[in-house]
Amino acid sequence: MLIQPGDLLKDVNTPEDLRKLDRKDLVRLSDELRQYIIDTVSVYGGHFGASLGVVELTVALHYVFNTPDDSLVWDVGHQAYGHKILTGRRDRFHTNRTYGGLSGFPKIKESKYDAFGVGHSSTSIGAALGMAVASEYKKEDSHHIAVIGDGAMTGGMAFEAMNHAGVSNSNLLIILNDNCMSIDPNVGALKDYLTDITTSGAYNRLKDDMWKVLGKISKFGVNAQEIMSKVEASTKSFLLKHSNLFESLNLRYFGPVDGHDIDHLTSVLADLKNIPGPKILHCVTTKGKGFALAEKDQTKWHAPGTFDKVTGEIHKKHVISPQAPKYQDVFGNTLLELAKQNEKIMGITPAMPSGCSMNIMMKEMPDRTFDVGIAEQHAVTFSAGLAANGMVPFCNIYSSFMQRAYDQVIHDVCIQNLPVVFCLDRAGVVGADGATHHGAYDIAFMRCLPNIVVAAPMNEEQLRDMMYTAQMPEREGAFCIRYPRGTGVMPEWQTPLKEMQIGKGRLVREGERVAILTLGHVGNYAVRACEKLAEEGVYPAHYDMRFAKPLDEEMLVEIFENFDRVVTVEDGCLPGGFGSAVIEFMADKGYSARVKRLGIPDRIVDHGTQAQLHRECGYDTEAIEEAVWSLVGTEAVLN
Ligand SMILES: Cc1ncc(C[n+]2csc(CCOP(=O)(O)OP(=O)(O)O)c2C)c(N)n1
Ligand SMILES: CC(=O)[C@@H](O)[C@H](O)COP(=O)(O)O
Ligand SMILES: [Mg+2]
Repeated sequence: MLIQPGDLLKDVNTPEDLRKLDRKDLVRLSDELRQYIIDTVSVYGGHFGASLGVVELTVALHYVFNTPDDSLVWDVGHQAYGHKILTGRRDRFHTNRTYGGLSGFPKIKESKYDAFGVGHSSTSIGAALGMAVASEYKKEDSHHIAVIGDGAMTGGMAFEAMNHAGVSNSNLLIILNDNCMSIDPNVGALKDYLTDITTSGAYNRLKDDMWKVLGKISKFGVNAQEIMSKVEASTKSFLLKHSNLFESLNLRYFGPVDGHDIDHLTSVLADLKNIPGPKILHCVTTKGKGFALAEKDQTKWHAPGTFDKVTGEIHKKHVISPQAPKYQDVFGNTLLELAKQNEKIMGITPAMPSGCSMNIMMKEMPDRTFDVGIAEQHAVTFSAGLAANGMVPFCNIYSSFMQRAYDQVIHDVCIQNLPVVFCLDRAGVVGADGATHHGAYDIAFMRCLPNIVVAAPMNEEQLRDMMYTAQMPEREGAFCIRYPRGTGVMPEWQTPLKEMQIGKGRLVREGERVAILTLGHVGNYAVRACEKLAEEGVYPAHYDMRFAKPLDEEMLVEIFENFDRVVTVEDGCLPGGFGSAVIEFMADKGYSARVKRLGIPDRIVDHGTQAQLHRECGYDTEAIEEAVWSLVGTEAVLN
């Protein structure tokens, strides 16, 4: 279904077209762009509220700055739908996040207007600063802009970059898009500070007067500006409880301004263009602006899926019935159940309480559940601190976001052998979020560490038992449980909690000729493959190994004593993954067998549905069947 752009938008194929418009047309263009986003996302899905919140900002930035020569870096990039529509991708935008279609995030190889690839939070300032320093070195006269949200600003990398920017004289403009929201409401002292600035009446009145003077003075050279900025900075700090945080890092702070007033925004940005050096413009916006329901429930409308744009009814995803629960909800409910019986349990999430369903425990036990902001490194070290003082922390981090906190796992948890439980949600390919978000590497990067258990449940019951086992008293060391985005296979999932023997696998199906070894949810694909192979007279054995570390060596001895053809299957990278662990065991123990490893190949995997990507990577049901056939050949049928 082709979405029709408005009369102005239909002729804006590039920012160059946009810059030919009269300024008075920008309001109408913004309305048309907002409607186009609503029309498209309601039919095709994707992220929603964030892009609506930066429509005017997007139009103003491309209008004032000479993109792509001036570089525009979006933080996270989930809010860049308007940017993509204005930069030559309007008519392809319906392919957003689909197999072979546009990425849901800015991507260098997708467009010259995408200055930097994003998806993980808090990288924009560092990247834009690098571009700015390079331009200065090359004596280019270009501008470098980072658009970062208040949520992303809670990420440590943002502060690392500002610390550096403050001592560089580069032409960097940071736009802080402050809507008081992360996916859930934003958290932390920074949020309170930004609210303080935004609501301080005396400060804002004075700011407006100063702005008028400064805006004029900026044309009379640096000295005049320096004087005024000193006056402005001391006045600001006098008026605010604290000195201006950003000014104290030597970033010229401007704002707060209304991020939806496109006329004012355009003037402000034009003024800032003439002010050299690192500066930050504080914009106040509303996430979901222009779509009442999205303004009202900003978490739900962060990425609602498809919906009826008239009634606001969100379409139910196609489900088989009876419906098995999402793994995240099994995690969330089981964590609360365990916390009720073990008072040492604490929950920690870096800004994903609703994403990982830790909000279930947060609602009932707010004093034992911590949203630490988009701060994965801190989440891990904070968890280590809790464990060092006798607590049992369940630290839930999406697998790909955990990549950011790898040293903390080693340095603060494993070396100290602390009992931290890591629950890595979104492990394996996640689907539409694509390359930046696939949890491809956690088996490889966790199993190589000492003092850690790496477990992967095949179903909801196993997830619950792994969580129960992880919190047993006197247990030492890290316990990592990784599970995929999406649903399990057990509608009746509230099974009685029981302790698992760590490192013990289980025989799912006896067989001959070939042994299939699976880790985690993909074991269900092997169950289906074995059923289909049996119809053809082929009966491989199937072992659900459950642990990548420690491996069930007793079971592996039995397997290699009885089979010389083995298939391993994992929803993780092949290099260093579960299959590699099995081959290491085989080599170390002097066995030899033909081993086919199925998993994520050694390349970047883009976006699509999980099923499309499992097929593309070669570890869905059909691929398992094909692997078994390739090992048994046609002899099986003849015998
Ligand atoms: C390292 C990392 N952690 C978590 C996320 C998940 N995430 C995506 S958007 C978002 C909230 C961003 O808030 P903000 O920057 O304020 O943007 P807004 O949605 O408010 O426009 C989070 C936590 C991520 N993309 N990257
Ligand atoms: C942009 C971002 O990083 C998050 O919104 C992410 O897309 C959430 O992923 P899930 O939809 O799997 O929770
Ligand atoms: Mg925000």
